[in-house]
Amino acid sequence: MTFLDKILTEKAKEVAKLKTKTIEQKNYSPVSTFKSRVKGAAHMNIIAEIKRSSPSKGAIHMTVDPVKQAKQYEQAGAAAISVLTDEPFFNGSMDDLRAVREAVAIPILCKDFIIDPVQIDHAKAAGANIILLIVAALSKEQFTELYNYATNLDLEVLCEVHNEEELKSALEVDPEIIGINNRNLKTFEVDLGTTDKLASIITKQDAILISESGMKTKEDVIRAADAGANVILVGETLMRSDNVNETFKQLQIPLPVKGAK
Ligand SMILES: O=P(O)(O)OC[C@@H](O)[C@@H](O)c1c[nH]c2ccccc12
Repeated sequence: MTFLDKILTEKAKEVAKLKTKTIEQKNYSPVSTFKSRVKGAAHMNIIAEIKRSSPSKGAIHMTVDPVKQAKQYEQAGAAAISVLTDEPFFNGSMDDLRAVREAVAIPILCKDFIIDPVQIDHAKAAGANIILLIVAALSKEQFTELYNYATNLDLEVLCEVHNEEELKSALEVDPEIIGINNRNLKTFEVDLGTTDKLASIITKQDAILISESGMKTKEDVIRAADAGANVILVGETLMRSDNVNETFKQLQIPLPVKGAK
């Protein structure tokens, strides 16, 4: 059984519980879309993540105040904030997301293992603007159903892939936002070459291409940009940084002008 299987077994239990809960829908002030924030940006866009711990790294920053952290990310120029809401494996929560929603005016990505529409309802009610769909965690039918469900609710969808087969499945819905995860969720191995390899297959000109996981240095970001990524998703490096502004400055490299290559 891979770790991903373990997580998905837990998620199925969580979904059963969520279905018994009533959803409190609050009205939040509208925020600009993630797409509009990153299109045409001259510098690498950053989705900055709130991540206390992970199954592969253990504790990263257990005592973090998500609101303070999110405000720092916003001030430093984040394109969006990713909030891990999974509790059993990442020590996050939907309460974290709600708290961050009250504190910032930029898009929020609900980072979880979504397998059922009810999770999308809860994410939306908590104030999320973007949801994650992990292609490796879903059948084709599930993926398509959840993708349509979320877009009908005016949520943006980050379609996450790790290999060519997953990428091909994802491309079938003609997604606007594609995330290439450099970390294999089954083995936790990180290989920045994953972005190089998969980005070269994507021909869609206006897709938003995100390189996810393992970004530590300016050189890592230059490599992702060279591959064609216009967004990076960064968790650990920002969570461990004692100067978020400085770390942002290092990672926000100028983007190559489109068509120059
Ligand atoms: O902490 P890192 O290596 O910067 O990674 C961030 C993010 O990409 C990672 O948390 C992530 C990417 N896809 C996921 C799916 C589920 C949970 C976590 C993730």
